[in-house]
Amino acid sequence: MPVSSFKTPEKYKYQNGFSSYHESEAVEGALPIGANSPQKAPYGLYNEKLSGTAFTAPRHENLQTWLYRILPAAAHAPFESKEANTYKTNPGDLKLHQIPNQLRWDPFDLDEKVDWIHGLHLVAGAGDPTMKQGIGIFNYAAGKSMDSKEAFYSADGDFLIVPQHGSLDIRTELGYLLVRPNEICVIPRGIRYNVSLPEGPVRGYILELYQGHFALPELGPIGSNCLANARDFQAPVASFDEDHGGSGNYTLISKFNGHLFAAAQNHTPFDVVAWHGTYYPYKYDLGRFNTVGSISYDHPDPSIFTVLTAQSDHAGTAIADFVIFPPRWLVAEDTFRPPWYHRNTMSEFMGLIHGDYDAKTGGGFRPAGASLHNVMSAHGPDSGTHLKASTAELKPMKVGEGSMAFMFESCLMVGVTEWGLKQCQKVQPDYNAESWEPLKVHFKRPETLQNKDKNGTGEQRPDLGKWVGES
Ligand SMILES: O=C(O)Cc1cc(O)ccc1O
Ligand SMILES: [Fe+2]
Repeated sequence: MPVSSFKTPEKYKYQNGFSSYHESEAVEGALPIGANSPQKAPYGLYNEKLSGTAFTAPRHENLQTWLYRILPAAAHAPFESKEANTYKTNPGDLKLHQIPNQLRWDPFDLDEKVDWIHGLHLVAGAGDPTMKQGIGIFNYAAGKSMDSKEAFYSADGDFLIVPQHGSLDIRTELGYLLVRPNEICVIPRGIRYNVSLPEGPVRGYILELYQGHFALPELGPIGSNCLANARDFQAPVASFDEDHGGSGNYTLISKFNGHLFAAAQNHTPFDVVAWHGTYYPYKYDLGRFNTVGSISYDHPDPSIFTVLTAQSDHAGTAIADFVIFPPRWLVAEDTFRPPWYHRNTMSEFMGLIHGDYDAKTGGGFRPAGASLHNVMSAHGPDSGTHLKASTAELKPMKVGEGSMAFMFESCLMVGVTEWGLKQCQKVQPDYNAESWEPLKVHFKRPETLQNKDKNGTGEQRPDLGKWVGES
């Protein structure tokens, strides 16, 4: 059931559409007409441009938004370094463990003592935001709302936020987003926001994209609909405060090159009265994903479950794909239905929002936990899943009911941080021993088989006869 069919409080109003040109004014007439930066903007507002791509990016990639605000974003005191010895989240600066081991984490802990900014833990990453290259994979866990007079932004990249527990009330410069488990949101680089926690502690995952932006995947022969439909993405509407009277205690906090910097300002950062453009935060309810799959035989690639993709310069190869495994019907005939055993040139970081992941039935992959199968690290169903799936009667079957697993898949080799490998103390030492080492040998030479029983089921394997209409 889609999460957002439930009634939400009044302040959360949205406009629908992915990659749409949106506009919103909290006061009628605040958007200038027929000009972006008139000599005098309506009602004495300042014009301000926010660019998400180079000015000269081709039209189909160009992302920018015009803001009409009470004071420009530049009106603050100089930034000063904050918590420089402890806050380090640039993977390019950190000692990363580049190891071929398959890794799996027990559920990450909740942490009631910290706010959003301090609840971010870099688990793994690749590249460096100073070069605008790569990704950061975070776990977050927080129990305190940010101070209402603080606004945070990341200069490093776009945040794709995947809540696992608790709701995030995100007040952005462009308006409010309420984001709950089974929903996701994207906060693009530079957008200022405050996170409060209306229902207590929160936990989840973040992929920070240091290069480019997320887009909907191409649909190829699927056609013009399916997967995530553009109209189900929701952007906020303009909403502003009027505290610009010099109370002097607002703080702007920047994550810049993985470090924190703070600057004071004497007026609210949430003073955007109207905006229009293509560069904005948005949310999406994963329950609305229109899943497609095999209706004949064989297990297709998981790319059919891509919600959002950030392509590299090489078409079809993603810096990051966000892929989900929603509840769905499996009907494929004469098919080993779980994922095949495989080694992938891409790295695969997986998380679980709720329920069980149908490819791992051994109980070790749990909600709020994670796994990493790095470049060419072999993986696939655990031995129990293999046994069940290779002997199951292949009736139509619903899998993943009440469940939502996801994957951040990247063409980059991701290194694991000290926090991810050691400090968090969640890495499971027995992942291989529990999953694949127990796999049994079933191989039999043909001369030892009776009745040409090649697949060990007691039946003669039909080979391709039934597909070519063998009489
Ligand atoms: O490894 C995994 O569990 C993710 C995955 C799922 C799938 O259906 C096919 C390939 C793949 O990597
Ligand atoms: Fe995989």
